[in-house]
Amino acid sequence: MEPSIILALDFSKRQELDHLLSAVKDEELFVKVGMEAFYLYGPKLVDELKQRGHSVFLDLKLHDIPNTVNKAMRGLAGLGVDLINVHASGGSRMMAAAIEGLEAGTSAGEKRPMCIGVTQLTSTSEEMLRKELQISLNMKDSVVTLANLAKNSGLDGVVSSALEVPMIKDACGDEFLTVTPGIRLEGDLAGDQNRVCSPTKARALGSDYIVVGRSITASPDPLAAYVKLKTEWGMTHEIHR
Ligand SMILES: O=c1ccn([C@@H]2O[C@H](COP(=O)(O)O)[C@@H](O)[C@H]2O)c(=O)[nH]1
Repeated sequence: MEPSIILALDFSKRQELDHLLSAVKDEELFVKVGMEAFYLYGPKLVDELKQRGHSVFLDLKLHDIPNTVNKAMRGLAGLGVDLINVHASGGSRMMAAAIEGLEAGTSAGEKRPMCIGVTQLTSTSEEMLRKELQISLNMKDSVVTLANLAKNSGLDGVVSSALEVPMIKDACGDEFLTVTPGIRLEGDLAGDQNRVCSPTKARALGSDYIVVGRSITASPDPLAAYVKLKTEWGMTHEIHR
């Protein structure tokens, strides 16, 4: 599998989303639809993106009781997305139920969406983990514990900061997907992100996919920012599953 960039379409105005897509219209894209756009534009937006030929990561981070997650995944599998996720902290039964739901909702002959687990959000710092969340493990150990749980529950990979990728790969193997947000070009503001990494470093650390939002979406020239990211990430060609 070739490493790739996932472009986060975090917009609440449809016009702004369309403007970005037209700026990068000649690129073969892997896009991410998160809560902000999905709660407003729903399955129709996903369908449009698939019709345009883009690969789609539906980033809804499901976290509920196993039965609810199972039923939700049955429905979401029908949208034909390539990648979807849950919070790994929902536990092994919830994650196994997510996979069962995806398998049940995928039509015969189709590939089920890959499913990954969010370990610790990239906006979480060591201090928040310890003081607010009262987790006694340090960040790396907590991330690796959740990655192991995700793997043993049948998930295809995890979301983490790129900084934790080497430890995840050591524990879970090279084939276990690592999808890493919190990516910033030099000079970009970290904003609400805590565990940030440059595209070049993320590549060196072994990330499979970097997720990039504001470094591109907030740029006055989104195409130039996308191309710069591609170059820094060392992308040889885009993949389409
Ligand atoms: O731990 C996580 C999980 C998901 N995200 C999502 O990635 C993008 C990042 O956006 P930026 O603008 O590049 O910061 C955003 O959609 C998040 O919901 C994350 O950042 N961290």
